[in-house]
Amino acid sequence: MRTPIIAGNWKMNKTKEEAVSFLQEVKGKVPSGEKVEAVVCSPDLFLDALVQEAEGTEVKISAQNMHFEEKGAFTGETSPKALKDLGVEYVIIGHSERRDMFGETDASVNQKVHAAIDHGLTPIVCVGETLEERESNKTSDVVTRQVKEGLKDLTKEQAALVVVAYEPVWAIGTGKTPTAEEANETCGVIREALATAFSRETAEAVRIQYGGSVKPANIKEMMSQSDIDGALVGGASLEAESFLQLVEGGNE
Ligand SMILES: O=C[C@H](O)COP(=O)(O)O
Repeated sequence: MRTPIIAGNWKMNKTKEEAVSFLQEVKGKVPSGEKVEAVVCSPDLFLDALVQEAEGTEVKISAQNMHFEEKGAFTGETSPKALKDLGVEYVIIGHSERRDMFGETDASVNQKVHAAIDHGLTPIVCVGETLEERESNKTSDVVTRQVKEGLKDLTKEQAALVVVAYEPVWAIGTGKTPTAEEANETCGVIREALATAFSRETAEAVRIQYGGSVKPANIKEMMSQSDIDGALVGGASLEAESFLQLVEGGNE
């Protein structure tokens, strides 16, 4: 049984005051128990305040990126050790915006995934095809390669801890989505890639999220699919009310 995971990725939005007041608004309203995990992925600047605000509640806090080294001369970067020390539990790795604009590759994703696991952080590893790749029928090849390379050299037990987010690049922030069946089919391809690279047992343990224009209006349909275990949500996670509706949708 995989616990659904709804994660709101704020990207480069909000001030500290807005971030804290969001958490104050949602924290008492997120359902307790094991039915769904609710995660807020914040800019680094607010992580400390959010971890403190979330203490003792059902809300978990995630970073949006990190460096793979524990420390050193990497100006402007954040280390996995510092994230763990703050009480952060999750970290997004290899979001398509980072692959596209900040030069992330499958190799750097792999280094970061190892570093996250080694420091006790749960990586949310993003994969997904561009429109061009989709139109030339390369979706399965692309996500299979990204999973295989991104999770390379993990043990089966380590791989089982990873969350994979399938985000078709063309669906991010565009209002366009694949049908729930199409999204599920690609999540199934990702699960097969995990089974081939690790084991069937590992593949069945890994939670796979769908991301890309998820909203309260389409979350339930996505969540009803057999291989979709949650959502990574950008725009629709910015307002507390909408985030709560998404969590509720993941809880049914
Ligand atoms: O990380 C989240 C995704 O990039 C999806 O963003 P979106 O929900 O605004 O399309």
